[in-house]
Amino acid sequence: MVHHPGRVSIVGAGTLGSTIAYSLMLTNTAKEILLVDMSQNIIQGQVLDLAEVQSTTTVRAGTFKEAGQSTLVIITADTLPGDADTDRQQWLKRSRHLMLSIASSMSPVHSEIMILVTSDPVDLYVQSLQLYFPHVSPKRIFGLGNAMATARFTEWLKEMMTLSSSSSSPSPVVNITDAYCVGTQHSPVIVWSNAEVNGTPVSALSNLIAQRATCDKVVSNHRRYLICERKGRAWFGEASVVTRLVMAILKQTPSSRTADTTWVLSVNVPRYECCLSWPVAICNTGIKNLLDIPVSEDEHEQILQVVKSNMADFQASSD
Ligand SMILES: NC(=O)c1ccc[n+]([C@@H]2O[C@H](COP(=O)([O-])OP(=O)(O)OC[C@H]3O[C@@H](n4cnc5c(N)ncnc54)[C@H](O)[C@@H]3O)[C@@H](O)[C@H]2O)c1
Repeated sequence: MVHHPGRVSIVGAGTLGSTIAYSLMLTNTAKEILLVDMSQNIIQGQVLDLAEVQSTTTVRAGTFKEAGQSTLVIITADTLPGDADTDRQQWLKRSRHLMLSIASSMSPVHSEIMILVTSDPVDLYVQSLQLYFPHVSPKRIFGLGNAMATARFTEWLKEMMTLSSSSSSPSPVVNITDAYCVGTQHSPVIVWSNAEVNGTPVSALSNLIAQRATCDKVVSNHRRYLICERKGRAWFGEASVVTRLVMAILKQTPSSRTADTTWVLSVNVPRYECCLSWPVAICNTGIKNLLDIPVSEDEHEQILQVVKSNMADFQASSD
């Protein structure tokens, strides 16, 4: 089967998809970018616009079949705006149907493809695609998940530690390790028990623990709601995280080891037999391995709630 190294296809050339394409072009990350969408008008407009970006990456309209022969497919397709369902089950069914129709249109895909999903409901999409393509390793099919929530958690810890240091001292060095936000975007579970600041467990820093409620708000989708209230959708933050992730995956050699190898992505977590956001090490073939992080009893209970809800969503989408 034909396979095109260096080709990144973006299925869904709307706001998020085109912003990712723009950002990938500025960083010359891919050899070629194919835009695939149901709307020919959108594709043609986006291709004409993006072709003006100075980059070594070429951009053109592509077909679903061509996408199936890429190194990496990024799925940002969504149902049309304004087509909101009042019933959640109806929305889940419609979403699963959308993903399976995209999978079927791309088929046959080669076994070394990587698929990154950014559309919601991300865990349901990842699980559906993994089942649809049994010949592709589940380590090659993953979703953006809580990468942004984790970045917000880390930034918040840094900010809090900087604020609590003496104002007369120069900016202190704050080294955050193992700070993760697992679960789902809508129900993030902050793993406090694992995080460390300059080698000290966060759970031992009372000034941080006292601010947990504030942290929950910062990490949650609160900011996205604020943006959406004002301009409909949020895309710059997500597009920049996707670009960083794609750069980290495509530019890695088997032996390279950078600080950007650990991500919190939507993956199948065997421990919970379910897809959810979990810390993983990435490599140039997708997920290298899942991190075996310890969680407290309370965090475990919260994760079980997420698992229960994700399993119910999966069931409801196929009923
Ligand atoms: N993971 C995140 O953090 C994050 C952030 C922002 C947006 N999103 C999600 O990304 C998705 C896209 O957001 P957007 O703002 O770009 O939406 P958008 O409406 O601007 O774009 C969606 C595009 O998908 C296309 N599309 C619909 N069905 C298709 C199909 N079957 N095949 C190919 N293309 C199809 C539409 O024509 C449209 O161009 C949404 O689900 C949104 O919730 C996720």
